[in-house]
Amino acid sequence: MTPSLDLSPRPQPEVDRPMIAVDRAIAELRRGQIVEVTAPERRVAMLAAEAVTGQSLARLAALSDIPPVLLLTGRRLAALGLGEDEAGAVGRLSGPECGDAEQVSLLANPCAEATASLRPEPALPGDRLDQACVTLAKLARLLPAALVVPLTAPTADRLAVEAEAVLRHQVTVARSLRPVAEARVPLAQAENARIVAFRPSDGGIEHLAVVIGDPDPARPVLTRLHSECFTGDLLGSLRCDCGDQLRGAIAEIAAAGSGVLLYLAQEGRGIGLVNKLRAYQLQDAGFDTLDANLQIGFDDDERIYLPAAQMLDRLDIHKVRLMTNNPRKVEALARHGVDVVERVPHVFPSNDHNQGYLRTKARRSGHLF
Ligand SMILES: Nc1nc2c(ncn2[C@@H]2O[C@H](COP(=O)(O)OP(=O)(O)OP(=O)(O)O)[C@@H](O)[C@H]2O)c(=O)[nH]1
Ligand SMILES: [Zn+2]
Repeated sequence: MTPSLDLSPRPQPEVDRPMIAVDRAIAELRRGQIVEVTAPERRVAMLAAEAVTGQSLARLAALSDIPPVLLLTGRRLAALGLGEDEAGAVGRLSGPECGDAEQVSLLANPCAEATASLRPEPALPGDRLDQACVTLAKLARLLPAALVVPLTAPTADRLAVEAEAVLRHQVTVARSLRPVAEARVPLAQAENARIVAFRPSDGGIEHLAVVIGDPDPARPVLTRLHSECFTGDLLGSLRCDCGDQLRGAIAEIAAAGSGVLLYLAQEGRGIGLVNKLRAYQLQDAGFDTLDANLQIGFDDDERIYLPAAQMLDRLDIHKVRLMTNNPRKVEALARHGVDVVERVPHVFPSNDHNQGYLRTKARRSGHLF
């Protein structure tokens, strides 16, 4: 089979400098370094709460006369009993704990309790800056919590990112996805398969399309959006239904003659593998799969489907029969201009370990089983 996509070099899209700064900031934060986040009305220096050490906290505190403040999502504040549970909200906490690295890790940590001396602080003007700090921690796949101090002037040698660039990062990255490699990969259940790798222009994480047979773009294409699940897909974990859904989708598409499976780099409904393991720990302590996410400070589902829509567009697929039980996927693809002519149920038998998980999805996430 010959490659169907034009992978020859094209004029590079204009380099988006703010986008690259965001990627650098993500790497710095994961290494426990301080980055600056700027908005027209304010500027802060931040550390990701998860990566704070005694030394880095001392360096952060030395940058300002005002002591560090901990930024947490509304979800996490509510879990600590210190605020309203509001999607998208970010709140500020102050207190002596914010100057103690061990206490900060505990406060960001899903299993910790709040301590009495913490005070919720009023929101500051331009609180999109605070949102951007927590979003950066999320993009870094760390706990959604940040320690910040205000700055009055830029520091010459420290990386600075614009808050608005952080907040639009996911969308900018998704829009920049381009196919970069394609190969024939015969699969046990679908010999006539090829994999197309899509990479964003910031060099970030790739998403994959598994194209089976030769889908006819003039007709609705049987399509599966599959979010990465290391535990289910690779290890055969029984906590979820992902392994069955992945292999089941490939078999079903092969039996139908043609179609596409998008393998999306959205581990743990977009919170990353490490945070998913934290969510599993909370589920073992009695929370369901949605509440576990909220306890950590995430929304119940952090995925966006613009990457999927962008990949379908590049594959010249505009009309799909979507294999899913999740109405959000149908609605999101339609919103991004894909014609979802049919939802094809994608249900597999449950087992003793995933019954509760599947029940919660049906009861609380609107999954159609
Ligand atoms: N945060 C979190 N993620 C989970 C949990 N169990 C599975 N996942 C992730 O959930 C995602 C499941 O993805 P999908 O099967 O594509 O999505 P879905 O919402 O169930 O929708 P359909 O399968 O299409 O009906 C994968 O990224 C898994 O890693 C969990 O308990 N917590
Ligand atoms: Zn899974």
